[in-house]
Amino acid sequence: MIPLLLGSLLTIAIIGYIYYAYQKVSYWERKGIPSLKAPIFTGSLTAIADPKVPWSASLRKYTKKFGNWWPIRRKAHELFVTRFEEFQKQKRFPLIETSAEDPSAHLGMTWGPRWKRLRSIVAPQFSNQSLKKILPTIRDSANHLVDHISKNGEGKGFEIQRYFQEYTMDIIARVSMGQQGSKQFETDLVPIMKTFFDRDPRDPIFYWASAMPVFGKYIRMGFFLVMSLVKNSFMRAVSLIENAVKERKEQRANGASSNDKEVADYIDLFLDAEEEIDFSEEKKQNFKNMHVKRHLHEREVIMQLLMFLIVGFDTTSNSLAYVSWYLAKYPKILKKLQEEIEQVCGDEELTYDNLNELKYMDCVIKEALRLNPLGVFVSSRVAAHRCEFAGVQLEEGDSVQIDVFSIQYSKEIWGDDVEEFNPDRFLNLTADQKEAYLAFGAGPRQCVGMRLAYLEQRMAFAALLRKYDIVAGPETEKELQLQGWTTMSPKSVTVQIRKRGME
Ligand code: HEM
Repeated sequence: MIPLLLGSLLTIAIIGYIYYAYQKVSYWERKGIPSLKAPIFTGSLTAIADPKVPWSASLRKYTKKFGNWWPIRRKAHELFVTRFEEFQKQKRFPLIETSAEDPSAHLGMTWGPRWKRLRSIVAPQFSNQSLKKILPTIRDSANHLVDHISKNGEGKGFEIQRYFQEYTMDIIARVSMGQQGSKQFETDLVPIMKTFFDRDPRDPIFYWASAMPVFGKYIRMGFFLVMSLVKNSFMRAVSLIENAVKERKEQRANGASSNDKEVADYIDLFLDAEEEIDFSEEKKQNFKNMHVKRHLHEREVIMQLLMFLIVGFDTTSNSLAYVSWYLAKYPKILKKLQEEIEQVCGDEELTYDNLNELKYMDCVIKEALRLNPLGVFVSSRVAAHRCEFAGVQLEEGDSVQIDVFSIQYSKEIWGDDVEEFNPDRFLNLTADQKEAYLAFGAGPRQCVGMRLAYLEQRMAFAALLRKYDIVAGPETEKELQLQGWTTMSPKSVTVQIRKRGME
């Protein structure tokens, strides 16, 4: 009897799951949207989860195959800006999905009143005033970067991306973790944090959590339990930050204050806001008219710092690497940039104000990011309720992914020279082009660290190009090979340096 009962239950469960999986893979087709004929249990993940092909490149391929509906192309502005309240949340994979009350969520993982509170605390850390305070630290790290690069010697090809990773990590560790002085190539923070971006999307745990979102929560719980037992690099990063916060709390309890330091880092700024929070009460608040309290739970302090370490180094170092490759490839653009640096900064110290005047530098950075939008993965939004969007009926929880790559390569928007590296196009953008430039996202959720990312890049190139030319050698890649499933990065960028005036 019992085996028969168990057998029947198992059969019902299997049939139920097959029905659920079928409904899931045929969901968009049933709504009349052309989509992949995906395998029943793993869905379109099988087609997109290729560790060798960045997510953004896969999206572009399917836009070409299925037309503008894979995904919605020209509706980014509506999604990110005008209908932000209906589409606040970014899509997350089940393994890293959190609830609105989970204290271990960082800004990028939240939505609703909680996102509004966290954003109101994090955003001021990137205002002009705050960035001016950390400028001396950035300048010092840039000087160390130039020293390290110059040790390579001239006339020899070297992989420059690794230097930029150390530079951007150095800055973020100094301003957010209380690291004292520059420690480029002295810590193992870069290899630890790289594991977040080098994740293989076909890793079985990640894969099955995504293929079976109904069990995602339990797979996630098991995953974090195992990680805390084996102390993998994610847990090492968390404990690094926990220790830094604990140490700082002890110092503060013994009378130390943020005013004792030349630069108040983010640990102090976040601890100043520390307070117990009732998340379930906060969830009930009205998003539009809520009174935003600038308070953080202790776990939130740790998670915001972790977020800075994760998102603050890889993105900007990739951008620096892309720009270096273009500068090596296009000596005329390099020369024009060096002339601007000379004209604006002369031999003076690099300051917030003179770096801000480097308009052509911004065009060069923007054009490199137009051709290589590295953060497409997060350019998505989830419908908060049933609504119509771009002529399609969406249900609560449906997500819309914007194919930034295709938009930034659209001939219709950018002209026939869309494939060319032409920074001058950013001197005079049309309104349509402004809307179509989505390297940092758009609207209230636009990248909160964008100004820091620009500042770090202006500083690095101003410091380096005053002394050196970046030049192509025989080893320099003819075309960049792109990799990385989440952020899109060049596999390698091999260049040479040459003292200025030696050509
Ligand atoms: C070149 C460098 C960078 C690029 C291309 C980039 C790109 C992006 C993109 C596309 C988004 C999603 C925006 C949206 O959904 O509309 C984002 C969000 C975010 N970025 Fe960046 N980012 C960069 C550097 C940084 C840095 C240096 C930091 C901080 C240290 C940072 C912190 C964040 C945070 C916290 C979010 C989430 C904001 C929110 O959800 O409210 N980013 N970034």
